[in-house]
Amino acid sequence: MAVRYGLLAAGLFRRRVAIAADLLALGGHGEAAAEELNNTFSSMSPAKVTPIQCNIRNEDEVEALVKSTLSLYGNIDFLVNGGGGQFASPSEAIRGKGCNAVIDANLTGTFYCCKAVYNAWMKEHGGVIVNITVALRNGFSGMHSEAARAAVNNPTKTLALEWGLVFSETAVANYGEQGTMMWLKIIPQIPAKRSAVPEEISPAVCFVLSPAASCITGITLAVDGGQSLYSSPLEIPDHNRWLSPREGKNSEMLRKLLSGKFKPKL
Ligand SMILES: CCCCCCCCC/C=C/C(=O)SCCNC(=O)CCNC(=O)[C@H](O)C(C)(C)COP(=O)(O)OP(=O)(O)OC[C@H]1O[C@@H](n2cnc3c(N)ncnc32)[C@H](O)[C@@H]1OP(=O)(O)O
Ligand SMILES: NC(=O)C1=CN([C@@H]2O[C@H](COP(=O)(O)OP(=O)(O)OC[C@H]3O[C@@H](n4cnc5c(N)ncnc54)[C@H](OP(=O)(O)O)[C@@H]3O)[C@@H](O)[C@H]2O)C=CC1
Repeated sequence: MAVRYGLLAAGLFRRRVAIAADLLALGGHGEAAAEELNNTFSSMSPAKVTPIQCNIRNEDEVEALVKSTLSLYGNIDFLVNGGGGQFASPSEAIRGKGCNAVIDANLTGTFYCCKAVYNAWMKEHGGVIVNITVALRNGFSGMHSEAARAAVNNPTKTLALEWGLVFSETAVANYGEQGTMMWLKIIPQIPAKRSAVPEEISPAVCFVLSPAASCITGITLAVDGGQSLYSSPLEIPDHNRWLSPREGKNSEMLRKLLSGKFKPKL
């Protein structure tokens, strides 16, 4: 199983029994993480995490990661694409280089990982791939990040059909240093009245990886406390950039309503 390290990946590794995966490989810079995780496994367990450094924005490095994983363990049953991120910036200030960097990390990197694992193993043996993104229905925040995350959605369905694998996208809304202020503001709008935590993401991923999901593919599973059904994390500042409606009695009524002077009967 090849994954990139992160909070969510750590949760997954700790649930290794649930998915019966004993031999795991990490991309990213996961040496310290692998050591920490290996220390949490009991001495009776055959589970072992091997860190293999890889920048998933580099296709050759991804192919080398998959090759090393196969030569170490002989098979790759699952791929969980959990890496990614963005920098915080208002959309109008994002430069091309930064936009491309975020798209490379979240979209192209995910594709490189899917393609390398498929070509080297799953094409012949089958397998399950999960792509983790951000819950962004109704708009998100920062066009670079949401462009990349939303762009994972359709290929997840396309590759599920083209490759005949069990494929899923898990859209996540939880917390994180970058998101803290934003989430604090939007928590009142989340139906669950709280964000999700990593311990609620990894069981959803384990479900898709497990035989319990053997007839499911190409889905997006939102683990977001209902947020994407209900609201958007974006705030709309006051502005007057929209066209006014055509003049007439309806626009007059609208102006009256918006002025606060209108006294409703109910
Ligand atoms: C809005 C949503 C928030 C709110 C988002 C809230 C989301 C909450 C939910 C999500 C949580 C998570 O994702 S949790 C994961 C948290 N971890 C992260 O997000 C870390 C992600 N960081 C990365 O992956 C990388 O640093 C990445 C952003 C791709 C940049 O890659 P590199 O550092 O390798 O940089 P390069 O490829 O050299 O590109 C650098 C260019 O990027 C741009 N750039 C980089 N940092 C910049 C910055 N702080 N402000 C402006 N621009 C910046 C500049 O144009 C740089 O060019 P120059 O000007 O020439 O230098
Ligand atoms: N935490 C949150 O609040 C939320 C997270 N998400 C998304 O869920 C996924 C997992 O998040 P989480 O575990 O919390 O985040 P983390 O920041 O803990 O993990 C992201 C991992 O991605 C790795 N990574 C980033 N860029 C690259 C790259 N170019 N090559 C290899 N590895 C890379 C990082 O590796 P390294 O440390 O080695 O650089 C890091 O370990 C991410 O896609 C994230 O954006 C979505 C919504 C909310």
